[in-house]
Amino acid sequence: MKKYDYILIGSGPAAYKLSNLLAKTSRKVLVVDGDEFGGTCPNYGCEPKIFLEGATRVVLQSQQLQGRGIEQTATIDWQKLMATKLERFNSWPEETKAIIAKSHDVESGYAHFVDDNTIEVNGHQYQSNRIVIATGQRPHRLAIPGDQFTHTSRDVLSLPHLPQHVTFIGGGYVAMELATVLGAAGAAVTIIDHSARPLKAFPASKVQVVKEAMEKRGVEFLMDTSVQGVRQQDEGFIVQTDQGEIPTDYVVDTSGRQPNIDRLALEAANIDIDRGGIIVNEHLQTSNPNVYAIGDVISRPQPKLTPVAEFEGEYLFNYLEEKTSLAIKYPTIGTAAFTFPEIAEAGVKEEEARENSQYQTKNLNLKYSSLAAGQNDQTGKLTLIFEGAVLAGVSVVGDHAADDVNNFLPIIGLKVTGEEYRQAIIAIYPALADKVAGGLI
Ligand SMILES: Cc1cc2nc3c(=O)[nH]c(=O)nc-3n(C[C@H](O)[C@H](O)[C@H](O)COP(=O)(O)OP(=O)(O)OC[C@H]3O[C@@H](n4cnc5c(N)ncnc54)[C@H](O)[C@@H]3O)c2cc1C
Ligand SMILES: NC(=O)c1ccc[n+]([C@@H]2O[C@H](COP(=O)([O-])OP(=O)(O)OC[C@H]3O[C@@H](n4cnc5c(N)ncnc54)[C@H](O)[C@@H]3O)[C@@H](O)[C@H]2O)c1
Repeated sequence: MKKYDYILIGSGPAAYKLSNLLAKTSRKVLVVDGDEFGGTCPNYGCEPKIFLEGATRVVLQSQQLQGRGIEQTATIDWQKLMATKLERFNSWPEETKAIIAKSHDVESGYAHFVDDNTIEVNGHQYQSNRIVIATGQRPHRLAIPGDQFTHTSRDVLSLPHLPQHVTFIGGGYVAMELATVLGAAGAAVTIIDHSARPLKAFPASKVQVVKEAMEKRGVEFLMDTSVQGVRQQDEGFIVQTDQGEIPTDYVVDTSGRQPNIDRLALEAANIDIDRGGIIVNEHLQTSNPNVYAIGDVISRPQPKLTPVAEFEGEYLFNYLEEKTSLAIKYPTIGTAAFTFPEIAEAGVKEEEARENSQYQTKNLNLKYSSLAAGQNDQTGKLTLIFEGAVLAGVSVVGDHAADDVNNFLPIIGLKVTGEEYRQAIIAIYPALADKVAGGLI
């Protein structure tokens, strides 16, 4: 049986980061993936999503400026857009695998545990005292009658033809972003959610701004609505809900994501789990001392995002290579939904600040800036949450909310006061970063 210093199960952002760092050492490493090397983010997640968002933004901005000097709005040719997407992304899994293979052994196939420190892939067994599970998450599939007719975000990101009408079941990040893309490309869109509002992770008042902007563009929201099933009819499908029937051409199950743990035979290695995924301690070690877990597959309160997965990969490298013995400590994490307008936040949340007198909140309207006025962005709202003189949280809705929040992150993360910031930095004017200094006055 082959023995390794490290075995990494998965090759997404978490494992890829760790494998890159291990490539600089003389460690003997095996990297295993059962699907496309590189994982969700570059192949069927963030990257193709943001690539499509590039064309989406041009369409929606041109619509927003119609009658204000822009007379012809842009339109999307979906098949051509998809062809350019394939041209960019098709070769990535093989290229990623080849990059990893320059430094490590690689194996294409699904891994499962045989005992405490042994895994099996394609009938071959491998042993290590440092096995790292980085198997990520996959779309949750609702068990409803007609679930065989539903699709996933992965299907949408490679959709060959644009359907006339698309229905999303679930109104979280994935649905809201993909609905923005498909809507801009010309599809009619309905979003159904069994709760009262979409994008529950973000502040209600700012989500309302995004929802209203999408409704104005024709997106239909059915909130507090339960889906009972999907049935096929002559042309297309019927989504059956407790509020009535919705005829549609394409149904996407966006009801959430679930950890990829079922193929791993975790019981053979005594690895504990809960509803959120694999349970780890403050060193990302599982209940089995030979096994660690990083990335989306672990059960933790932090959001499941690419930079968080990479941060854990880097932490684990430093811990196992004895560069630190400290517990993992997560820094300030920024998060955004790439809708139009976008919504983004970091640090202390608006709801928490409202309930806690140690925080002071400042609200600013961004639509008066020439930058927003020139783009006819009427939606911009910025909320800053201070703890004394220090910025503790930020949330933004507006066409550039993700960049806006990124501009505030160093101030929150490094605990810089407004006065210190103004003494140290003169930002480029009148660009996005200028809002930072303005907000801190
Ligand atoms: C549509 C969409 C859009 C997103 N947009 C963003 C965004 O804008 N910004 C952001 O930060 N995050 C975004 N995310 C989340 C981001 O993709 C994940 O947080 C990130 O990919 C997690 O990395 P990971 O390495 O933990 O897991 P993954 O990237 O999921 O990789 C896990 C890998 O493990 C493999 N695997 C699973 N089981 C086994 C097994 N038994 N044996 C071998 N291999 C196995 C899988 O095939 C996969 O390749 C998005 C996700 C989706 C779905
Ligand atoms: N821009 C980004 O950073 C980005 C983009 C996409 C995904 N992600 C990551 O992926 C994670 C998962 O996103 P997601 O959108 O798949 O899940 P989510 O948890 O954000 O949203 C799922 C939605 O489905 C609804 N739902 C669940 N069951 C339902 C049912 N039976 N009927 C109707 N509605 C139902 C929920 O109420 C919720 O609103 C995010 O939390 C995030 O970590 C990040």
